[in-house]
Amino acid sequence: MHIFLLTNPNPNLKFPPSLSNITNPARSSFSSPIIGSTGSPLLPTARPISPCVRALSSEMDLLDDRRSHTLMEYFGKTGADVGDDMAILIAHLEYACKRIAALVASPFNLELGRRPAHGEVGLSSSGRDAPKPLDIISNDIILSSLRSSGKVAVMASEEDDLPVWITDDGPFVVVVDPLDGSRNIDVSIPTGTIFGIYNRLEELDHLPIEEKVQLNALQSGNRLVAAGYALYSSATILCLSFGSGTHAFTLDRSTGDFVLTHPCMRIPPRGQIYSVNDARYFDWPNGLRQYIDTIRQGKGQFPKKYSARYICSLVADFHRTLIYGGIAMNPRDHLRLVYEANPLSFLVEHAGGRGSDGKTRILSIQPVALHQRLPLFLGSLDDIHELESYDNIQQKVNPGYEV
Ligand SMILES: O=P(O)(O)OC[C@H]1O[C@](O)(COP(=O)(O)O)[C@@H](O)[C@@H]1O
Repeated sequence: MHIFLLTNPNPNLKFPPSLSNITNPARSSFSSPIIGSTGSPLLPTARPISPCVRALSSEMDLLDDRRSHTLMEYFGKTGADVGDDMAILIAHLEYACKRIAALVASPFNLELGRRPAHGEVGLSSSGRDAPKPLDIISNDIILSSLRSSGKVAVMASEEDDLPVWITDDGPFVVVVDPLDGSRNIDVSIPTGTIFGIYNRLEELDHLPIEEKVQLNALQSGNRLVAAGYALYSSATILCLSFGSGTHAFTLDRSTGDFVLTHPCMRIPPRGQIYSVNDARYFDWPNGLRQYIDTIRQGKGQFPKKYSARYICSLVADFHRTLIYGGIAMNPRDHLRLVYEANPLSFLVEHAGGRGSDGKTRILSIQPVALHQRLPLFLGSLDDIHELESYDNIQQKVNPGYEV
């Protein structure tokens, strides 16, 4: 078994950065000897920017010079004032996502995407799915980045039964699904990393570690201070919100920088796309069937026939929904409140949309178990409100499906 690209490609370079070189921590990791580390001659500094940018003021003033801006530049000057601790944490997460992006795209890691022939199958005692080697390696990459950030007290991962206590004085708690959609990895369908960031609950510092890790990780989505996802697709996208707008950055593979490409994203109030695994139609409750039948025929509140798109990779389905509008849904108890539903709801709400379990706003649900699963509906405000008006949309029949 070959495992390539798990280590820093250039061992002389220290990653991720300390605050002193945070201006552009990742540039040199991807610099090529031909292009050099200060930028690519193939890429002019003046790039086209979205027309919406011109309408943005204050926070987006940094775009006025029509230069592309990296994530770290965005944290500086006129960009998001997230504080040094958060900037350092994001720099480490950014680096972890780049490592995972390289890992999932590597021709030498194909067998890591397969389930072990004699390994764990089905669900673990905590209700987690059996992981693939790539899930475990991605988890290790994230953990090692969070450890070296020095900024994280607790990491709770979809891949671990229990949260990990990292450092006593880390100001943050990170919840993460390291590699969502890994069931698709054999066939090169997009995958993603989802994360949410909370403040450490200092009032719990006196408790034994076993108690405070759980309680810190079980904070309600209302308390998120930041969230994000990385999409590993034809482009690698890092989408972030710190509570004022949702912004997406695209990886420039020639320099290793995430460049701000989608500032202040706004999900359209209506889309014309629904995204669901509709092979489950006959296990759906009546309300959900009626809703889908209605919008397919163009007989809903929005008098257009909706189209279906379903990649079966949550980050990819969510990313499309954020940009085009509509609804991405999984109506059965399958996706996790802590690692998936809360961070994505935070991102969609800060883009003007809504995250719902079909009845209740996701961010207001108090988690009671780390690996708690629930129905999830994410998308355009008007579409979600229309869907919620159908009483019975949560799929309670959940036999578990083979594929
Ligand atoms: O089987 P379903 O109900 O279509 O669920 C598919 C969903 O499950 C996921 O694959 C996540 O589940 P896993 O963590 O088991 O991969 C999502 O990416 C996808 O949206």
